[in-house]
Amino acid sequence: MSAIVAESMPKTFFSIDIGWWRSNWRICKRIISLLRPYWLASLGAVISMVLATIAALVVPWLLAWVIDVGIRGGQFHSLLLAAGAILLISALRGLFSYGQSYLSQAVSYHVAYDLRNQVYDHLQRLDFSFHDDAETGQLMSRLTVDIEGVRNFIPLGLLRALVAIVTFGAVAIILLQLDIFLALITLISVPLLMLLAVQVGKRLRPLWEKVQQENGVLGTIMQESLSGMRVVKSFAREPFEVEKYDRQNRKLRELNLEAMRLSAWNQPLMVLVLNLITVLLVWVGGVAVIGRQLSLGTLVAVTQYVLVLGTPTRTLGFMVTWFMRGISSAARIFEILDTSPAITDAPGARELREVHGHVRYEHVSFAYAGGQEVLHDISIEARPGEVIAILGATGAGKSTLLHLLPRFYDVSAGRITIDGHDVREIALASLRRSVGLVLQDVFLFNATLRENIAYGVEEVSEEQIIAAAKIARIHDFICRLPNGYDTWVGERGVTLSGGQKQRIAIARTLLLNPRILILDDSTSSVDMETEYLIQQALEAVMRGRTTFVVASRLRTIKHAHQILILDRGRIVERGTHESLLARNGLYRRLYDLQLREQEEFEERYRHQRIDQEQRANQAEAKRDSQVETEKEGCCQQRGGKR
Ligand SMILES: Nc1ncnc2c1ncn2[C@@H]1O[C@H](COP(=O)(O)OP(=O)(O)OP(=O)(O)O)[C@@H](O)[C@H]1O
Repeated sequence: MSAIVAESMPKTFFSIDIGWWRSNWRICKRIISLLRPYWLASLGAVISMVLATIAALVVPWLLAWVIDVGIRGGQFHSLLLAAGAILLISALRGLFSYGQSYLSQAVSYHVAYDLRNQVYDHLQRLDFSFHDDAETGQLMSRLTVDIEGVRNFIPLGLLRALVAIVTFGAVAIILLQLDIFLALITLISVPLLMLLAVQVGKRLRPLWEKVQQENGVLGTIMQESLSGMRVVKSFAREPFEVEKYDRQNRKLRELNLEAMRLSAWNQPLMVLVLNLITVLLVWVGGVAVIGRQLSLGTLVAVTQYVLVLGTPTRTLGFMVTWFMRGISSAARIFEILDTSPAITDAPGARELREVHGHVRYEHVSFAYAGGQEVLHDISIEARPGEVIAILGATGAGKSTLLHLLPRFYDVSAGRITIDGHDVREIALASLRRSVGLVLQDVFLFNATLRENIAYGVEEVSEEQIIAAAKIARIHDFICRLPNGYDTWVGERGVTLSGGQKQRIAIARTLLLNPRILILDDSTSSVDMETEYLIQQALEAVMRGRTTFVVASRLRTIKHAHQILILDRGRIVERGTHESLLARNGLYRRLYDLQLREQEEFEERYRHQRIDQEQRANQAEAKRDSQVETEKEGCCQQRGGKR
């Protein structure tokens, strides 16, 4: 006997854990409710299963009849009749078994399809705080392995449990009709089998939950090392990653083996119980037949019925495994579905139609879930079309401040308004359509450049895409590519440089045409030519829009209507470039440290460019005058000839 089963039995064999039953029953009911749209097919599967069971039960009855009436009575035609009936019933049984198997599998695939869509849809609606904590590998494992667990639960867990219940119920009724004493002996097996199933089930559920959890961890390790392959390779950490993966893989293998050992013992134990009952029956029944208290036909029928119980008993072991696996998978899936997004549309939320772009932060404070306050009493007023530049040390709260405007998170205190409406009273979709974002860490999808630029808008013409790309100064680059706008950018845009990705993101935002813009233009070390193009693109995108920009480019800062200096979550200085320089405070220090050099460098680059342009112009003028002289000479020669 398995060490695990043996150890557990004396302690918990007879314990009744109401909570465990309740929790399983609740999840089971919820999985069954997923069958509602497919009730007809589900009913078909159950009816087929009942008919297949009835067909299986008729055969022993026919055998008893043919022995007692046909063979003992010497009626040859009864033998033929019984043989024909057994053949017909076997064929029907095959047909019903096919129906049961096909319909239950079909329903399970429909349920898995629905569940996958439901979970994916829900994940899209869950807010940033959920995704901050969630691990991608775990989510992927719930969307794949766990959904497969629930799918298998239907034909292999639920239906098999029904087969077992129906078969045992029907056999019990028939046996009670045939012989009460033998029936009671047979039915001793029921509580024994149930106890075995419950005990193994109790140990299997937490084990499967652990398997699923560790599967998610394995997924996370894989996803992290594959998406961070550049970091892995640049630090030559391949052996470390291989070892980390192998360790987790081994842990998962051990857990799977433990679950399998437990399941594998379950089936032979159950069959053993049934075999012991059969031996007891043959012995007690045999004595009764010899003593002429029982007909031989009845004894054969009873033993045949016990054999009929063999199939559901054998599958009962696997059924418990699939049942518990399905329950633990469903628990993990329902956990996601039961997480309600904290940021949703308020009842009667308004649509933003004509947006002017007047944004106000009124005494805003904010703390991440369970964390300390990272923004304290922030007040900002941005009139339509103004540019607000935000500067501050790393970790000062610049990005957090900007993420509150499109409601990635809700403020802890105070409020943010757009044209006088609290952002919490605006319909989320319309709010996010009005606030465009260009982040420094640009995310591009594994699609063509055209699809990436048009990502935010539903119907857009080729001309509009090209116009946006031209303003974002990326059109010429795209035209030089062999496949132009049809170029595939690869996962997360790996085929493009940082500057190119940023300009694609600017084109994408331009196409969305939001009245309010958030730019995270923090640091991007690009060559001066790209810098020049990005600067032009940024100026184009900011024109006429209320813009909040985390800036590190002096030109952007100089042109801002207001500059806010953020220090540890507080605005410590505000004003224009000149007024802040004159104040000789934190801005002055930041300027001296980071921006002055940039200004001098830009100045040198500007002079260089002017020199280059002048030289190019002079060369062109010289070329033009030479051409003119040659033309004149040519004309004079022709005139002379004439
Ligand atoms: N999702 C999050 N959950 C919890 N804390 C966070 C989260 N994001 C940021 N923080 C914390 O909030 C504070 C402000 O972070 P934020 O990213 O806004 O700073 P920042 O000024 O934009 O920095 P940087 O210039 O480096 O991007 C930091 O202390 C940071 O650790």
